[in-house]
Amino acid sequence: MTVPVLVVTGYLGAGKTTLINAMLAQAGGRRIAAVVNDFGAINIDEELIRATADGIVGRADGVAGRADGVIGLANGCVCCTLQGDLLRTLKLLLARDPAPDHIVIEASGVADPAGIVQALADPVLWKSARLDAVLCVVDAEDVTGHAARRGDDLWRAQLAAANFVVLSKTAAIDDAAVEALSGLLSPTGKPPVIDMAREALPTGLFLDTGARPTRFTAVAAGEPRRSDRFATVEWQSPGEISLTVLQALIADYAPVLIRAKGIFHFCEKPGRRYLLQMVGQRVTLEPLPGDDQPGCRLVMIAEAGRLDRQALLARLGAGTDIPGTHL
Ligand SMILES: Nc1nc2c(ncn2[C@@H]2O[C@H](COP(=O)(O)OP(=O)(O)OP(=O)(O)O)[C@@H](O)[C@H]2O)c(=O)[nH]1
Repeated sequence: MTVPVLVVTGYLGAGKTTLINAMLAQAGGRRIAAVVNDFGAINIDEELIRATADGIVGRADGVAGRADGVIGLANGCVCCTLQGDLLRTLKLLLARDPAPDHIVIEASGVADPAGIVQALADPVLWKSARLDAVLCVVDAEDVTGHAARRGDDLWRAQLAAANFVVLSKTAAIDDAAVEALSGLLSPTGKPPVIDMAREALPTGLFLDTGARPTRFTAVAAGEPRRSDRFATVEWQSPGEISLTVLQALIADYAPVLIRAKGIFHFCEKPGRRYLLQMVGQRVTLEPLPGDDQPGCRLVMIAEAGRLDRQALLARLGAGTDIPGTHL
């Protein structure tokens, strides 16, 4: 049996995890395994997807062997440094009994999917797990608000690899602007552009798209662009952090942060954990249901050289009841 593989790509914070969670919620009896690659050592996306996937989880580091579900690949990018890990992870998944019906790979927001497509073109793997399609999530707010994004090499590489484009964050954008954006992203209508806010999510379609790239096309995907353009600061603590300290820190660093996400317990709000999401200037902080592991984890991403790492870590440390660690 050959298991179809869907690769979900898209820029930092575009909505990849949100889309995969929506797909898992509509799985309708299909066994979907998700492989989640986060740029940093702390894999927040893995945890967010795991919360939807009925708590089934395995890890890429060999702790697997539990039920298939979500496998996190942290601290690197499956398009380049973690290619070997990706292949090992897929083999682990395929060895499970029963094997998954579908595999979805979430690329990190800094990944050029060409590297993943190339890794999947491995001749042995291709017989048991075949690339079915690359889906690119495009943040409509980001692209309409920042014309420069369209000239961004990484963004263009992600779009160029796509068999499907899914627009996220279109609810606040009028129909004419969405139509114009669709024309811009796909002037010929191929790949099709799907507006997540206005159209029902065609989970079935994404999972067996019929796009069927051949192994030859996959090999021809070319070398991925390697980028040292982004810098990440990651921090975690077993304790709680002051909400006031975190809010002030996020406000101060907002002009340079491209993406931040974290899971927190606050001194001011005991007994609940919260999810921080920041994409560009949009920040949300919401209670996060599910497993209540103690502690805090935060990942911040900016253009290289724009984060004062030591100052950031010192401020985070000063705001916690138990000293944190950074990675
Ligand atoms: N309003 C709105 N918010 C969205 C939509 N899709 C995603 N978001 C929000 O955008 C933020 C980032 O979404 P994620 O799904 O984590 O994005 P991602 O592409 O997985 O992010 P990275 O893996 O960090 O690159 C979260 O706060 C989401 O709730 C959408 O269609 N509409």
